[in-house]
Amino acid sequence: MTVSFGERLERVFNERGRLCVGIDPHAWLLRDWGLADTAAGAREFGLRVLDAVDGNAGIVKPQVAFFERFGSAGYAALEEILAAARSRGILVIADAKRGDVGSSVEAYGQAWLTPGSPLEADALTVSAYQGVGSLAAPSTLAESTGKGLFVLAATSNPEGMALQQARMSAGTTVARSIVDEVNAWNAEHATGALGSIGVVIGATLRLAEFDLELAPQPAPPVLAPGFGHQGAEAESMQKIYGALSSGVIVSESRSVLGAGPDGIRRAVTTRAEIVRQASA
Ligand SMILES: O=C(O)c1cc(=O)[nH]c(=O)n1[C@@H]1O[C@H](COP(=O)(O)O)[C@@H](O)[C@H]1O
Repeated sequence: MTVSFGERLERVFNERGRLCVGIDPHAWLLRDWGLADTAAGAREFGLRVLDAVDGNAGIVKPQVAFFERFGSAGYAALEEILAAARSRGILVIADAKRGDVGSSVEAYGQAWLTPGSPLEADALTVSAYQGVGSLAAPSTLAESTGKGLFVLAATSNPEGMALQQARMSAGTTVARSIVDEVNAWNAEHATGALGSIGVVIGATLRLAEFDLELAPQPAPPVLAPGFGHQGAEAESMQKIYGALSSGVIVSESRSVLGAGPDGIRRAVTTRAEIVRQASA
């Protein structure tokens, strides 16, 4: 029987903690690391980040755009990094933020969530701007292959607030209605305490402003960017997320990657320990 993404994530939380290290090869980071701003540089960067994460944390999140910059060569580099991470037992969230009408988003799901696909990851970030219902095909695929999705609900950037806090005709915020639909899906499909369809809720936000003070069962995995460089402190994780904390993945990119090639392993160890204490 397929082990669900929610169950796999719970195992990672217990064995390796909740820190997720972003693999975001910004041009300036490549320069600081002494690497070329090319696909080969991005590949080397990603593989070195994996060396630093191995045995130290359990989850990585490559941001696809930083590889897409280099076209097909960038995608080849990304494929190698995805495969290397998965072969080391590191859970991979592909941060591609895909979304479209159902018949097209189905193909995105096939690209990122099909076992054996060149771009196979463990989970994919997706956008619900075309309605949570448009994500039915990748959600069904994820359930059948033990993969996950993270649906953008309340994002860490200030520009998203007006749209995501807006009230729908039923009176709920847009963000809340997305989370409610994800919770309804998980209630129907989840086999453990965590569902396989997650949400993205930024750590820089006040959840009450989005009507997101919730305690759903099963809990959704919550991809939580905004810690570190964007200002939120991992020490405050439980305070920020309240009853949603049980599913939170603490995601940090620049605050860890900025330590450079010589300091990154130590930076991952330190951040992972802080996150472990914050989630206890
Ligand atoms: O889905 C994401 O990961 C994401 C959602 C969001 O609301 N805000 C956000 O910053 N992100 C991503 O999380 C990472 C944050 O990077 P740092 O600010 O360097 O930690 C980037 O890869 C963003 O694309």
